[in-house]
Amino acid sequence: MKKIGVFTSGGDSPGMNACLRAVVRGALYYGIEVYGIHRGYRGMIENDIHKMTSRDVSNIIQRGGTILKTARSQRFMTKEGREKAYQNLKNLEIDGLIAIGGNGTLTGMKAFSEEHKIPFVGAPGTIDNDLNGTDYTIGFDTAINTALEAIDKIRDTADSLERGFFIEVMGRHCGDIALLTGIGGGAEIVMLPEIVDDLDEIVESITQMLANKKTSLIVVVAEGDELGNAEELGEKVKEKIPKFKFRVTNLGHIQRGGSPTAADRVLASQLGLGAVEGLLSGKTNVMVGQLKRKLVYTSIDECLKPRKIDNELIRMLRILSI
Ligand SMILES: Nc1ncnc2c1ncn2[C@@H]1O[C@H](COP(=O)(O)OP(=O)(O)OP(=O)(O)O)[C@@H](O)[C@H]1O
Ligand SMILES: O=P(O)(O)OC[C@H]1O[C@](O)(CO)[C@@H](O)[C@@H]1O
Repeated sequence: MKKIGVFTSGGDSPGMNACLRAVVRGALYYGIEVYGIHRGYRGMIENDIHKMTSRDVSNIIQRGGTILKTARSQRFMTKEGREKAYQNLKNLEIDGLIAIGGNGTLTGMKAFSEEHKIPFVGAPGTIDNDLNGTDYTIGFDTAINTALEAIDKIRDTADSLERGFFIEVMGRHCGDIALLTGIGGGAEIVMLPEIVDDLDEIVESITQMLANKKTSLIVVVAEGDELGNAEELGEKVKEKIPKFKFRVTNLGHIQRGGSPTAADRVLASQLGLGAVEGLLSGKTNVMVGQLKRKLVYTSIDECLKPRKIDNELIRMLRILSI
């Protein structure tokens, strides 16, 4: 292998830059040329591909977002788009790829590699923590700490004005952000896409908590909860418990930005170098991850299977919120 391409794709996540830095410097260390593909699959199709030096990744380890930019590309979902992308890589003689992104990005690489024989290793760059094959994805730790800081602030108002808050966090299909921020923020209830909730039971437990002299409460709602988003849920609960004041806050994209935490910078650096070393040792169609502090490579098919929620954490939250 002589030339590899690297790109960031899907939503940005804090730590993508740290991962990119590790990929570029790791590859250069082994004497491999590195090409940065701008705006993910879009740049691969539009031939927005540039050779990188070690200096291109100076002073980025602490920066949120991604210097390569990122995008969601409809065209890559088509065979024609993927063919164009392949021709561009072929013209540059790129013979290996490192994809930093979430489950959509890895799904895209799976489709690509079924049609074009180019070795690749994925690195889990997403705040969602929705991939198997790694305990944590790059960006998740920063995202939950950002959300937690916001929840702590909202709690001040909830406490002073004696209100309930429905706080929406990100996670279309995965409730990990909601679960961990719920635990860390001392939430009374978390609502996750993986758990089928019953509105009457939620109303009943809130009523019980108020009877139990709670004067404020926090409900953390994952955006993909099957009963609806925080706005919809808040409206339904307000109707059923009119004597208590509820407010709704959607934390939105602040969760995706900002300087990565120490944990994310270290994880991103390990996985970036691990991706390069995996690719050079002949691994392909795998994602590099970390399980119980060990670097591991897991097949893309396995990584894309639905991730199970930690029921033990849910049990704990319920006990501790009475
Ligand atoms: N089935 C597919 N076939 C081909 N390409 C795909 C497929 N699914 C996703 N992709 C490509 O991967 C890109 C990124 O996927 P997506 O927008 O779902 O983000 P992601 O990688 O899951 O990141 P995040 O977790 O931050 O949302 C898509 O815009 C598309 O170009
Ligand atoms: O930036 P967009 O396209 O609104 O994406 C939002 C989605 O991206 C994610 O944040 C992942 O990056 C999801 O949790 C969320 O649903």
